Amino acid sequence: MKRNIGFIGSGKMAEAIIGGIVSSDFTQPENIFASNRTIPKLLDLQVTYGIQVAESNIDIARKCDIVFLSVTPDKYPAVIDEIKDYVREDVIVVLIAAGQTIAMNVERFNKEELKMVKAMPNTPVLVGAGLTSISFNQFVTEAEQEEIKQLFESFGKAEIIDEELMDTASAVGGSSPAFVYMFIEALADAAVVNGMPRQQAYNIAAQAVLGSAKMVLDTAIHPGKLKDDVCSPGGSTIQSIASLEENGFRSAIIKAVQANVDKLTK
Ligand SMILES: NC(=O)C1=CN([C@@H]2O[C@H](COP(=O)(O)OP(=O)(O)OC[C@H]3O[C@@H](n4cnc5c(N)ncnc54)[C@H](O)[C@@H]3O)[C@@H](O)[C@H]2O)C=CC1
Ligand SMILES: O=C(O)[C@@H]1CCC=N1
Repeated sequence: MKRNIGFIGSGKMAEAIIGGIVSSDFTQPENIFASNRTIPKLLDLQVTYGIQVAESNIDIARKCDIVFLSVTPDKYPAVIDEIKDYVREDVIVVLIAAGQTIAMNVERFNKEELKMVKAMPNTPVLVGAGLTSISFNQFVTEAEQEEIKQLFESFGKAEIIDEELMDTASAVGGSSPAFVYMFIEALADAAVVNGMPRQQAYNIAAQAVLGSAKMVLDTAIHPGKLKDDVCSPGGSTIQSIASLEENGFRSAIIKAVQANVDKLTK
């Protein structure tokens, strides 16, 4: 894989993707270029992952075949305005910003046949356990779609979805790691209340979450049935379940996802 991959905006999510690609055999670090508003962050990335520091956003546009726009959504108009006259004719632009659509950004580039991908990754891509939801416009060829899918699959799973569902995927796949970390933290806090050392509490809570997710994915058994299997009759788990229901656990999660989707769509 000799194509150059560029990142405009090298913050948390770009670093997770760069780390994921470098740990895979998808491409070599010398084929990855990054730009950022501030230089120290880029030098850190260069030292940690061996990638190339670009001179500017325009330098990325000139050199790269696949360009990730990994700045926050509010920066998209200015960044696109800056690079639009310099992108390669055959470039594939990858949007990862929440709430940004292919249609609105093709228009910003003012290039009707621009190849564009909307992707919604999550930070676990850094450890090869990511999930990326992906949509393409009609100008991305089948071979290119396969290449982009392989890129994201090099550090996790990829789901091709209808772009209409992208804001939902953003909440349930992109943001949800934050909710899960809160859950792990809360489990561990409760363990510490009961005298468990902090690090041991994180190890136990995190492995329980990892194993539960693996059960859902590997067995395809309904999550409700898997929950029932943990609840011994008259046992302790069902007491926790009753307490969670009383405190609106499911409803809190559903409302949290809805607040997220509403922020992206309104
Ligand atoms: N953090 C996450 O878990 C996820 C984030 N995303 C998306 O990724 C994008 C970036 O998010 P984060 O990495 O969390 O934010 P961040 O704030 O960590 O990174 C943004 C980076 O862009 C740089 N930047 C700002 N203006 C710039 C410009 N004009 N030119 C070049 N670089 C510039 C900033 O210095 C910063 O390093 C957002 O659009 C977000 O919606 C998508 C999925 C998950
Ligand atoms: O908080 C955000 O806006 C981004 C979108 C998905 C995860 N982080």
